[in-house]
Amino acid sequence: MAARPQHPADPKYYEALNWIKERVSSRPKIGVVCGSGLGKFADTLEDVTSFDYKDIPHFPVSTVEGHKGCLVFGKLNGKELVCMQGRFHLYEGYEASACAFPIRLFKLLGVEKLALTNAAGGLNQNYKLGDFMLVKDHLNLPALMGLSPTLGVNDLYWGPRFINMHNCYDQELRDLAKKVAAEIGEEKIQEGVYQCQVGPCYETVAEQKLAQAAGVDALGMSTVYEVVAARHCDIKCFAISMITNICNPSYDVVTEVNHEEVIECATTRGDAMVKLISAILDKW
Ligand SMILES: O=P(O)(O)O[C@@H]1C[C@H](O)[C@@H](CO)O1
Ligand SMILES: Nc1nc2[nH]cnc2c(=O)[nH]1
Repeated sequence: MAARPQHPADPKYYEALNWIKERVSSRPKIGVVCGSGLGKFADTLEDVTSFDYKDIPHFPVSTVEGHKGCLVFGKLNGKELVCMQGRFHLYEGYEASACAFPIRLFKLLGVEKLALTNAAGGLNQNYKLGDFMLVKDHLNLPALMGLSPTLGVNDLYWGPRFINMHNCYDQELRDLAKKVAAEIGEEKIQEGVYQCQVGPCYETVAEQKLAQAAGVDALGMSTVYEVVAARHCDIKCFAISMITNICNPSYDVVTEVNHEEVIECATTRGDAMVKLISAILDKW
């Protein structure tokens, strides 16, 4: 196999990296991505340096409500973190590689472990509104349709051409999260399979039935392309979905899902999410 290059081939990455390095000395080993309405975690950090995405060279900008659009460097009980207060989605018109741009930047900054959160619809009919689902695996519909951050010429700087996705949501980190949830008395913990579709349509009944047949527990529009990019460059991943609406895979009752409801649930359970993720990251 060819030797690993010393730098990424695309200069965009070090232009963004150098811009950040000139402004902050922190080199965190932990990265966090906050999902829809779940950015409050970043507000609880100490010794904060925050950048608007629009000011960082080549960084995409957030266009969705509930995604503030700030890259926050800070400390959690003295531990350095870098946190995305808002992420990017394919339905915003971004390519998968743009959605994953910050993850590769995290790698260059020295991030070794990544915690991701998202808002998702509970397809598993045992799930309740406000539950937390530890993601144990995913069904990456965009990738099955040919949308992935790893398409095109492979840059060996990041990783190999073909990517192993077994245990992509790290078992040890999941086991630790279960232990921590029990310790802090958080009982609304599930563990399941997350499916990403491009969006922005929520799923039809037929699409929900297809996902159920495939063993999917929660439906969303993000996270998987970040995880693919992270695994490509050997960052360990851990993800929690907040169940912000309950899916209805039936024609008998007409249900309304909307982003306001998603944000409302994420906001209502925001403090519980902050408590859980803080307790988990404290142990990393
Ligand atoms: O960024 P996440 O995955 O948390 O956002 C979810 C998926 C869509 O962007 C939006 C739908 O309400 O919430
Ligand atoms: N695809 C999808 N994404 C979501 N994000 C929050 N709720 C949902 C949902 O029901 N479906």
